[in-house]
Amino acid sequence: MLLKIALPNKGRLSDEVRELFNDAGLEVRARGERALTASLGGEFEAIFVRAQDIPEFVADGAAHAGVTGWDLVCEAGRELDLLMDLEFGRCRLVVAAREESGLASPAEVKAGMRVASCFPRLTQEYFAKRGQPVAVVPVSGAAEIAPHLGIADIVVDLTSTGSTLKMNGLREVATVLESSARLVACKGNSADAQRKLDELTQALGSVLAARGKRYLMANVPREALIRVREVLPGLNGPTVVDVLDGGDFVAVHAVVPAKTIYRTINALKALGCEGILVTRIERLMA
Ligand SMILES: Nc1ncnc2c1ncn2[C@@H]1O[C@H](COP(=O)(O)OP(=O)(O)OP(=O)(O)O)[C@@H](O)[C@H]1O
Ligand SMILES: O=P(O)(O)OC[C@H]1O[C@H](OP(=O)(O)OP(=O)(O)O)[C@H](O)[C@@H]1O
Ligand SMILES: [Mg+2]
Repeated sequence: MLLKIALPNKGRLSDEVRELFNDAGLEVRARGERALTASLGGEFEAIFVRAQDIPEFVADGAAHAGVTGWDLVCEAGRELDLLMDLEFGRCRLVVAAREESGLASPAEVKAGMRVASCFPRLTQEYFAKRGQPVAVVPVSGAAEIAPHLGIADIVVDLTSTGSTLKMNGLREVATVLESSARLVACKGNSADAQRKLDELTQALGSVLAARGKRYLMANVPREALIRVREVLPGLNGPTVVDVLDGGDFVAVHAVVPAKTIYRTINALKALGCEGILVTRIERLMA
């Protein structure tokens, strides 16, 4: 039996989800742009639904697992197994007020204030926990406009770059929740389904781990090896390989952080290394 994985059909997360599954060797083979299901190869089948619906579908067992925003999982309030953080779709759910309102902290929110949000449950819960009962105005999008229309005093909405809040003359005053895309699973999955989902988690994890790393090769003067070791710790220390007719040079291979590759290359050059080559890694399993 194929395991059903619910994926966002459009919106902020859909392209990156597809890219991640493709990179893990689970190519999304849709029959057409508007297809609602697609083979993922292997033991999985994708079903394409709205990101908001995914927590419910997975909790109800209509899909064995799904990828959606953590904000939507929390808003749904359903019991789900969190399998992994996929590290994209990073955003925050924040409380924001009009610049001119002078409101600078959530403590200044008065009882009974109207709060527009696409996240009524999380909004209610946040203010209730703080002992500030508010009137939530549920909206299904573009919450940022609500204070200007006079239908709310403040908003609770998602932000990443902050440009939408700024463009709408709003100031962030508190963070309700930090979010990113997550792989979640149904609590009632069989042992066999769980085993397959473990393999899926490992495959996706190996792609994410590889994204932050590069494979570096360099010809290193033998006498510089000790110092090169400090520059290139690799996973378990660098691999050192003899070079045919290499004279005083040996080849060194290592997995290095992508972020510091510029500095690493300069450090190797300073140690007399030659023939430096850096490549991307597709999968990395520790
Ligand atoms: N600005 C953002 N930056 C990063 N991630 C975001 C941002 N906005 C939303 N997300 C993430 O993407 C998820 C889905 O948002 P998206 O905008 O695709 O759906 P929607 O607009 O709420 O729904 P729909 O387009 O189906 O009406 C959000 O729940 C959140 O996890
Ligand atoms: O901080 P920023 O980078 O400006 O991002 C914030 C905006 O992104 C999301 O909307 P989206 O663009 O997904 O449009 P939507 O309202 O159609 O969901 C969110 O609802 C904010 O409006
Ligand atoms: Mg959106």
